[in-house]
Amino acid sequence: MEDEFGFIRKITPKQHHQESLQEGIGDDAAIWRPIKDSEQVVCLDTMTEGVHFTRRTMSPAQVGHKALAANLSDLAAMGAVPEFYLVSIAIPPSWNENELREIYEGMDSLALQYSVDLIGGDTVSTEGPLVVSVTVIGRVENGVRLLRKNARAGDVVFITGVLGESAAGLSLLLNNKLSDDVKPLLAAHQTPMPHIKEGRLLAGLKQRIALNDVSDGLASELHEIAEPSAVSIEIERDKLPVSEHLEKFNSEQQLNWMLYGGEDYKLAGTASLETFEAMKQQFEECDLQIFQIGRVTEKQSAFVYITDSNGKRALEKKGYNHFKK
Ligand SMILES: Nc1ncnc2c1ncn2[C@@H]1O[C@H](COP(=O)(O)OP(=O)(O)OP(=O)(O)O)[C@@H](O)[C@H]1O
Ligand SMILES: Cc1ncc(C[n+]2csc(CCOP(=O)(O)O)c2C)c(N)n1
Ligand SMILES: [Mg+2]
Ligand SMILES: [Mg+2]
Ligand SMILES: [Mg+2]
Repeated sequence: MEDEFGFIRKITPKQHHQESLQEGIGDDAAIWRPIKDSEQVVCLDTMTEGVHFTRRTMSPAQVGHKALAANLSDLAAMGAVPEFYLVSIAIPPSWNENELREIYEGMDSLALQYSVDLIGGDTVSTEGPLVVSVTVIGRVENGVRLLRKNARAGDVVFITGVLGESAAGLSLLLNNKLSDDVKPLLAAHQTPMPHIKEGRLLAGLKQRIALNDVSDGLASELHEIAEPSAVSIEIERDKLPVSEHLEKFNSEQQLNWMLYGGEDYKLAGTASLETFEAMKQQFEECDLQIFQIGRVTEKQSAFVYITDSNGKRALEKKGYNHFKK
């Protein structure tokens, strides 16, 4: 690595896509003009080598892709249109400049698909593992609030895609079980696609919808809706759609990955039956997936239950937790 200034020059985009951008990379901070009748939405998520990826589980380009995708997924969960991103990178000596460029290429090619512009960041050295933090900024129409606290008794519980593929992919990578037929599972783990289009459809309905993206696992995300909404949620085992790529694994393994695996970056939420019917129709028209998996039950302390042929049991708020392993 020559020096950080040369590196920043190399990763500076040659053009931008957002007309609202006034000043991007190159000064002390970026400037943009918020678009009329919309509100700004912002969030930040970090990926750390050894925790979120290793050199064995992900290539540098995949690390870049996933760091941005995880953030775009949070914007999707707010129904927002992504506009800008900023990247903080702490670089250990073990990573060379080519690999770092590849991380940015991974982000760049995903960003291009959504016309999202890189407008700033920070570059530092570290003696610890590689750490990439991405901040994304987007906008949503005034008043649209797809909040976790929006669930009400009687609502339908839905998800916008199959779950568990990423955790299965990770398990195969860690156990070196790599064959052509598992490629979709590896891709689900290494290059997940954020459900931006799904989030925009949900925002466009202008209805009360509780929404969350699945980063830590379905069980954990449903608790994150049940708690602030002060409701309980009941899902049905048989209604959880099983990915065709998971069919060869046994039912218990599938369920474990679907409920607790995480990093799926699909959306999970609740809405009234009427809103759900409208949703279903629009998703169908756009060739997008949506599945009803349960109901929000009586107002009571925040529990999440699953029912199957053996009856009903409470699901723990288990899933990926950085401080409980
Ligand atoms: N270190 C922190 N300082 C300030 N706010 C934080 C910090 N960590 C998380 N938050 C805030 O807490 C809330 C929940 O964050 P959390 O990271 O659990 O959600 P998430 O990003 O959707 O999940 P995940 O990180 O698993 O993808 C968000 O409002 C987030 O901005
Ligand atoms: C090498 C390796 N080991 C384990 C995992 C699993 N993992 C790490 S973080 C996380 C939750 C999402 O993170 P966050 O909550 O920070 O958004 C999960 C499921 C992985 N991806 N790579
Ligand atoms: Mg987070
Ligand atoms: Mg989230
Ligand atoms: Mg998390």
